[in-house]
Amino acid sequence: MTDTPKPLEPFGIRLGAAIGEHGPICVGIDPHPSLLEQWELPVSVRGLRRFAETAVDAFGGAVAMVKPQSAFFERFGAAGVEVLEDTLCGLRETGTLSLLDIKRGDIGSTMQAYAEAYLGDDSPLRADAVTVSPYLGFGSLTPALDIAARTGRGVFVLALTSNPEGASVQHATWEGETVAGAVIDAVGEHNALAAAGEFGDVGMVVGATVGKDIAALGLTERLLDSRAPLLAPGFGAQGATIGDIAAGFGAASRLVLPTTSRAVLAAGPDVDSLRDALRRVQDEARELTD
Ligand SMILES: O=c1ccn([C@@H]2O[C@H](COP(=O)(O)O)[C@@H](O)[C@H]2O)c(=O)[nH]1
Repeated sequence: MTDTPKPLEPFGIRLGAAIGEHGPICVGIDPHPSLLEQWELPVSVRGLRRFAETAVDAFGGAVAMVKPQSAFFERFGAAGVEVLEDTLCGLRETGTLSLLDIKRGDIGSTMQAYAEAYLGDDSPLRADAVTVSPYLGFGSLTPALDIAARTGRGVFVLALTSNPEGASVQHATWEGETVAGAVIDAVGEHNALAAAGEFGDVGMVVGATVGKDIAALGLTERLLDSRAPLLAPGFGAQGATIGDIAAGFGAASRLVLPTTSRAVLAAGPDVDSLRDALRRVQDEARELTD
């Protein structure tokens, strides 16, 4: 008899419970070559595996969500992707939510295959959620939204990214509406159908570094209405602070999940030091929900 996987609860409910338990922080696993060297590991698949295993040991069971950055695994080819698979499996075993940062976006028929690869119950590379790009049109994401809803998984749609170059696309207007505003409202419409609770199942990426643009573009209320968990990269190594997030996101701060990678990973390779660094950012971030 085959094992039928137990259906997962909706992603927004699971994320809300994880944030309630551990506070609003996501931590990234970004095995930069410079970090491997700093941890005195070889810049090789062996070093990558040791780095990822140490991060899973340190963060598993201790944080709301962990975000492996696929690029740093893919650069080692098939062997690196195997380490990524094992990392996602390791996180599952600790009961910690995983967000695979892979920023996929394609025409609908191809998006279906990406969605099966990362959100399907039987896929070796499945995560609890993935990052997706809406720049082929929000509708092209439908296969990912459908599979995520069916399997209890989530997607985080890029809305306002943390890099300075993002504004040239995301602040652009079409028919009197900013691109970012259209993405936010499309996510909000989707989440209006989700189960009751703080969060819908579809999140957005809104950089911690772009807080000042939120009010300037008139997006604060629309973010709040979307019920989207707002993944905020840029906290830490890219220069944004929790104070910047609170000031920039205003009333929408309670939906924010800051994510940070290098600033915490720099405390390694010692597992206790990594946990201490994580605890420090978790304590800081509680200001957003208190
Ligand atoms: O707008 C975005 C979207 C994703 N990222 C990713 O987040 C981490 C940030 O790492 P740090 O070391 O904390 O700077 C990284 O994986 C990015 O690809 C982002 O920075 N901005």
